[in-house]
Amino acid sequence: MTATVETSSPSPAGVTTARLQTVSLTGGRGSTTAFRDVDLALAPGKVLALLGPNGAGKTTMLLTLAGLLAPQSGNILVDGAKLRGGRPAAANRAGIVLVPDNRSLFVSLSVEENLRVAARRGGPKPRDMLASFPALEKRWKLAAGALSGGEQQMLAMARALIQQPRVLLVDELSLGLAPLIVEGLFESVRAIAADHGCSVILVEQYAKLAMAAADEVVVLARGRIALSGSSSELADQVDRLENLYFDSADTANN
Ligand SMILES: Nc1ncnc2c1ncn2[C@@H]1O[C@H](COP(=O)(O)OP(=O)(O)OP(=O)(O)O)[C@@H](O)[C@H]1O
Repeated sequence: MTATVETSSPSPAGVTTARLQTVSLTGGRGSTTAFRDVDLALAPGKVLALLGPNGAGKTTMLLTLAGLLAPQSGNILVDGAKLRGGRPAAANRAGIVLVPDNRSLFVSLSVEENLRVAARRGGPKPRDMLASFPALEKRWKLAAGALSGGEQQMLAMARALIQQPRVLLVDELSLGLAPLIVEGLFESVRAIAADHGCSVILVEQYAKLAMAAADEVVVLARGRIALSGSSSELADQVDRLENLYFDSADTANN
């Protein structure tokens, strides 16, 4: 089944332009397909939770959007412009920034240095990131490797934000963190989306937490969109969502 999340709003000219759009996007590794025929349209400032069980294809989809894997077919568009798939530098120039699940920080560099490395000429300065992540100020000169898990995730998010993303892709923000810390980070994500007009895709295992932070929800199961809609619509369907998780696990175990 292919479903489309239509969250883009009409421009003044009446033409709908999504910040991020995928058209029949299919991808995987080598000749193995991990997700297929995914159609998404996400408006500026909106947060999409991409949910699903282990192995559903979520991470593979983020890597494809970020240009780290070439699509097997279909298209990716940012503000209506088609991307050449499989080109991470081109995806980054188009405004796509990925926060991977391992956070990929330079652990021996300080907080400030991690931000300075990512800063763009003429763009925001490292200290400007403190408006979104004030807790980093007292850690400013510490090595990233000495930070707590939650602080490292803040730094990873700040390092993405300093690149002025149009599309922010966040893989498993909650990994290894306490729920209270995760809630705070999700609040930061919502503020970033609203203040900077960037569209965000949150890949998460923890459906309820992510749904609370998101405007839209897509559930991938076995590589296909199994359920999609606004988070308020799907909040009533958590049971159905959990069944999708169990159905996939049954299939994987058979
Ligand atoms: N490095 C890899 N090499 C080959 N196959 C992989 C690799 N990583 C994942 N896969 C396979 O690709 C498919 C999709 O995995 P993917 O990691 O995208 O799923 P996911 O929904 O992100 O799940 P998880 O939360 O477990 O990461 C799975 O069948 C998985 O076994």
